[in-house]
Amino acid sequence: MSATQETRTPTATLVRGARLLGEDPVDLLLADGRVAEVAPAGTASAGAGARVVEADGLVALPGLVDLHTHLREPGREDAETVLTGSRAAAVGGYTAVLAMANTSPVTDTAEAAERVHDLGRAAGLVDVHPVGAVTKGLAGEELAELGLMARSRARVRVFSDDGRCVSDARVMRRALEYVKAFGGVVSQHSQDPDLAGPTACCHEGEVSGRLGLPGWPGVAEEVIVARDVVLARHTRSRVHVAHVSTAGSVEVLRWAKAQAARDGGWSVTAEVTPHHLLLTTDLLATEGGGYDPTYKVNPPLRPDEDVAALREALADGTVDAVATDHAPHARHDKQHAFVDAAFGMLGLETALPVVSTVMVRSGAMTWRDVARVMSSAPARIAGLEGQGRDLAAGEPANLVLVDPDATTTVDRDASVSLSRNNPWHGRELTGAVHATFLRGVPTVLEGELA
Ligand SMILES: NC(=O)N[C@@H](CC(=O)O)C(=O)O
Ligand SMILES: [Zn+2]
Ligand SMILES: [Zn+2]
Repeated sequence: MSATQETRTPTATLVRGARLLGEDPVDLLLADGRVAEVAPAGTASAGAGARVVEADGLVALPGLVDLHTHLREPGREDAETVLTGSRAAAVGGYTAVLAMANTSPVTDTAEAAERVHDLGRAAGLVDVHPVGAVTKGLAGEELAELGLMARSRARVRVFSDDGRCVSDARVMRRALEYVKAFGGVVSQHSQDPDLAGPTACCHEGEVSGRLGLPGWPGVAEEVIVARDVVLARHTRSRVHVAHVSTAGSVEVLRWAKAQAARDGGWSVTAEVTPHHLLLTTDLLATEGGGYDPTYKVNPPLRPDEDVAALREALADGTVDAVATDHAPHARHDKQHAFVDAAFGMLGLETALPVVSTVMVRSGAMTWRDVARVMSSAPARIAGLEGQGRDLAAGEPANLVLVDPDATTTVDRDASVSLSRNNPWHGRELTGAVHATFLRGVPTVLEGELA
């Protein structure tokens, strides 16, 4: 082989012996951005110049898709940028993320959406799809340029005022009507502002009472979920419930999904975050170390009963997807008294290990189920082509290789995110991302950015 050939990036990769969806081991040949061949383990040949990745014992899944990421650019590049957030996504096994609109300025025009889209392209590590705001400036009053964003180069399909609830039912109804024209979906941050109140900062219950913190009651979420599913049925449109956090919301979703399945023509989907699947409100009241703003998040961490209901709902399909709600914040926005600190926690790099630990190791879900909730369902909800596809010949080579048995202790300082508000710091999680490929190009190898 000549020197120039040796240094040239291989165009083909042979992934040898990976367990496809955690099942039978296969060889996957990736070439020209696609899966060229799927063959029984030990039977495919690499061809000259191909990269070989030994994947014995690793699980191959389609690249993960995050319906809910905050990338902070433009406006808060001190907390995260499209580039640093893309790195965190790749390290977490993602090949596509939906970037929330609550930036500064807000993503409420076609130009703003195209800018985020172009920054994602320039970073080149994951597909970055901007979410468009539902209302101008997230003010909840006038609809943003939904149609122009949809028709723009950014092809926006998911609209959300996330961080704020579209609380005016008339505005929500109009948004649901409007997005039907281009197969869009409204992703709602379900929080009735009157019921939750302006200072609500943790789950309303025994712990908030003991700590004297203003509570955010589960019912403030549930009334909006209930209202929105009825509006979706009425408009025959699509609503998506962001970061569902209570057992009561799950009950409403079960009812709504049964109605939608019977009727056809409208739908409700929902996502749960990794933190709502594992962390509980009593983390705020630990002996000697309570009131830690790292655990301040919106919606708040809930009690055990809610966590149990969310796990069950994810396993049985009532909740369609896991979404991170990756919400980086600069140190000076988090290091405050609990009531004054910013809401939000990091999630991209730890989502797969959390889901693996909570859902797979417990036996509640298989790796095939993980592929559904972290890749194919979110891709379908967001209308992404070329993501969340089966790893079959001819499909785009977006995939992640997971070491299902690797146990790691999370170290917030090892993160590639710009921020450090990591609620998993010091926790042991089992299941680690080994490699990520975006259209056949490795973005992560041996757990590190390639
Ligand atoms: N989840 C959070 O606690 N914060 C999010 C907003 C949001 O998702 O509602 C943020 O933008 O920081
Ligand atoms: Zn939100
Ligand atoms: Zn969010």
